[in-house]
Amino acid sequence: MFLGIDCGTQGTKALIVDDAGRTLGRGHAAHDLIERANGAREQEPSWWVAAMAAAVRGAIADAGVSGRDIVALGVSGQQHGLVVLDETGASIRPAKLWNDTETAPQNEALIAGLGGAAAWFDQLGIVPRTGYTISKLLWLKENEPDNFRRIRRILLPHDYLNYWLTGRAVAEYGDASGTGFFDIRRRVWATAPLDLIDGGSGFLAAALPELIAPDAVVGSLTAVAAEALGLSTRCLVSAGGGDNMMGAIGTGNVRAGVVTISLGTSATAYCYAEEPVTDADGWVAPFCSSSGGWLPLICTMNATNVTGRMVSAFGHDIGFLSEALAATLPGAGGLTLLPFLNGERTPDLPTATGSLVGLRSDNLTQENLVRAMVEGVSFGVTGAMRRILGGRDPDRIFLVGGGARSAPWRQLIADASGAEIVVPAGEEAGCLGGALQAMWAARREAGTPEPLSAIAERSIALDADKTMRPDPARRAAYDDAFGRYADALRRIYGVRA
Ligand SMILES: Nc1ncnc2c1ncn2[C@@H]1O[C@H](COP(=O)(O)OP(=O)(O)O)[C@@H](O)[C@H]1O
Ligand SMILES: O=C(CO)[C@@H](O)[C@H](O)COP(=O)(O)O
Repeated sequence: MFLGIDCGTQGTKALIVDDAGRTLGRGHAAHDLIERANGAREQEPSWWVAAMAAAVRGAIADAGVSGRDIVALGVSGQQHGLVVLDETGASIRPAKLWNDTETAPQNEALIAGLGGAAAWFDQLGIVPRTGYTISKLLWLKENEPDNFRRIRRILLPHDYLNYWLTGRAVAEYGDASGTGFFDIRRRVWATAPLDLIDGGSGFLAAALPELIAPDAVVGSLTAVAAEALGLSTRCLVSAGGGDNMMGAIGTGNVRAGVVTISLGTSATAYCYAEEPVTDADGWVAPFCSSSGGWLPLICTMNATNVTGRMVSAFGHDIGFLSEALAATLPGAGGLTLLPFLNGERTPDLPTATGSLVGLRSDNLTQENLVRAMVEGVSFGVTGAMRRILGGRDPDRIFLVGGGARSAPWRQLIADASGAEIVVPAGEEAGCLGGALQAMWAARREAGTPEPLSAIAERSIALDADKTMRPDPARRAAYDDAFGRYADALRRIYGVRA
């Protein structure tokens, strides 16, 4: 048996699968979030550890198996968060997260510091957006110099969990490619951006962990970790990766031609590529995959965090989202909502707020407002998706993340994109990706290597009941609603969709 763990923004999930990738059991535990009006979004790394232990124990109980029989595990984690450890290995402060927009001024200063976007692109193959790890380090130096001086180790969320599990601090290419101090073409740390922060003293470079290959084993569980999770100290830990990289593995997106959209706290769209992808406008994040290649990706900061918030502001539980979609027509009666409640990364509007356009006395209903929010979130990702596909429309999309549980939302994405929507059985693609990567690493370690593509091919099944086909009759209404969304974006923010 293999175990996948996914530390998302709202919670940690765990999934146990057998050798054929079939789901045996799942667990879940929610996270708190520190949110401040200035855009700060933070979590204590210790919360992730506690949630991981609860989710894994829940999955073991759900599967009715012995945790001691789990051979290997892989950890998927929200990208870009900054975990800083002191000389004792303790976390210095809460981690600033991928959706923290407080560091927008530091990001701007760093882009200018290296000579502008073109210089970044030349040197690293990537231009940092607010939310990437690098601006959090400059923020720490400027705002908490005592904490900055105590830094001895810099880790991403999933690397921190691997460190907690094994005692070994390492990083792998996929998640590292979202830091802003990694050369995405050559797959090595790039210290020039760190020099801008520490004056070239090498202080920050010395805190970077060793980079390992995606099919490497980090180590096995410490006695403390094995006890906390209910596993054996023989259990191996694979390299893991960013949640999108692991979602890619969990949807078989390890070869060209597969497209995945995740509706989690963020909405993302990504597809595997053999070569690094360039995008002069900077909408596409040209990340590495955690399977060997690259993973060009579009990420918007506002997805189920804002749809869930609107539903609860109206006093309902999440089931109301599907009810509202079912009770309304495409276009939300003429309402258009730009859902940038937490600033936005794609397009690059870190200090933006949400906007509602087209309100009339005949369309002011809770249901239309929820639909307008869901449409705004969906258009942000479906409208930008062509950029990762060289301008093409996909025929089929793997839909994952919490939002994929809503049948009317799946239908909306099918109708608005013109693609067939499929959902992997077991739902939790990030967890499944972790488990499959663990299988890949364990096979290599045992001297019986198997290509990841073959493991994915035989392990990923679709949940046929959740497939949605596009209805051409609704396409025109969505094209019209998207036109209004694009128009609002241009008029309010001067940005072309
Ligand atoms: N049936 C549903 N309909 C719509 N949204 C849902 C449904 N079930 C869950 N969600 C949304 O998914 C969110 C969790 O998504 P998830 O992918 O687990 O987020 P993350 O990985 O960022 O923690 C919930 O907070 C909720 O808003
Ligand atoms: O920043 C990104 C991708 O670049 C986000 O996708 C985070 O990785 C958070 O993921 P979820 O919590 O939405 O799964």
